[in-house]
Amino acid sequence: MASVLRHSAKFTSGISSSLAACARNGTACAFPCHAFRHRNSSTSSKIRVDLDSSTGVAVMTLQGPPVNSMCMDFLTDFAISMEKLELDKNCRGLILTSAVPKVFSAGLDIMEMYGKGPEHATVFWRAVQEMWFKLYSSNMVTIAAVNGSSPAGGCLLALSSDYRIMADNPRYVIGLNEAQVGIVAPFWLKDNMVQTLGHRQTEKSLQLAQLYSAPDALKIGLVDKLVPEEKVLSTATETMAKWFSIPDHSRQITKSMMRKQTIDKFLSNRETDINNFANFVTKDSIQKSLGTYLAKLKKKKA
Ligand SMILES: CC/C=C\C/C=C\CCCC/C=C/C(=O)SCCNC(=O)CCNC(=O)[C@H](O)C(C)(C)COP(=O)(O)OP(=O)(O)OC[C@H]1O[C@@H](n2cnc3c(N)ncnc32)[C@H](O)[C@@H]1OP(=O)(O)O
Repeated sequence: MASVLRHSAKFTSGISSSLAACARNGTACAFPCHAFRHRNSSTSSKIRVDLDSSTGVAVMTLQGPPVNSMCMDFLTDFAISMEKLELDKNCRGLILTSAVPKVFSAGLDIMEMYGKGPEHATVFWRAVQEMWFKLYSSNMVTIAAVNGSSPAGGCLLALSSDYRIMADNPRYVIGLNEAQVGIVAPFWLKDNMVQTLGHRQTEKSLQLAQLYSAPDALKIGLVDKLVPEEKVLSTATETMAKWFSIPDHSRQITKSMMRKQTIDKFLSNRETDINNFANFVTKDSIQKSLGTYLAKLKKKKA
């Protein structure tokens, strides 16, 4: 990551220190509290993180135009940012959003899977796993502020968060469309979707590679709330306050209890999953599918 967390706050006041203490202790605090803010910022080429220590909320903004695709740099920045936030006692909650107009994330960078050998596939897949694992198992309250289309890996970010708010725009789509690309969602992502949508809906969604418009995503429960685009981030902040009203320790234990089975299964099968991916994605037939899909994406523009 290009730069490190910078501490920009220069002062401490009675109010701000008690708010920061409030953030650390996990006790409820009324906000928005704009009065005295402690902000830490970190920027890499693909991701910007702004932590407001006075509220305990970090905003991670995906800023990799044109479509926030998840290349190796993106995945590395994401993992480092998550590690830092997880260790920061001032941070209780994370909001994920995008600075790229109309796109939350286009998912995995297909170029990282196309025309590459098994060694690259192994490293890349470990990084993809790590992104999901870090978010899915986070101690923080995680809210996806989905302000644009969010196919495949973009949907992964949303699904592994605790709560999903999406811009109310029928042109924005979200879902796991891997099968359309000629690839297959891994078991841990499938399990994550089953927990959110139930078995039957997941089976239909995955087999049909369905991308849902924002209103349809709300109908099936793939997102929790739709709001006008300009309110996505403010609604995420308001929602965070509600989640912060629960003591951290009991919410965290509850979260880990709910997610334990999926995490344990993932951890026990992690290496096999990496080998499967490397074998699968380097097959000629899969490379052909990826090539055809990429050509279609490019042709769309012409
Ligand atoms: C047993 C198990 C073993 C193996 C499992 C195997 C694989 C598992 C992987 C599962 C997990 C996740 C997978 C993925 O995420 S795959 C990626 C799927 N993503 C998509 O299908 C989205 C494709 N993109 C779009 O639909 C649109 O780009 C989008 C996001 C709606 C935005 O539209 P728009 O604003 O019009 O932008 P453009 O389409 O014009 O795109 C601009 C530019 O970006 C290129 N691009 C788009 N998406 C990707 C991508 N995902 N990777 C790489 N490049 C992408 C696009 O081609 C354009 O490029 P150009 O050069 O023409 O400017």
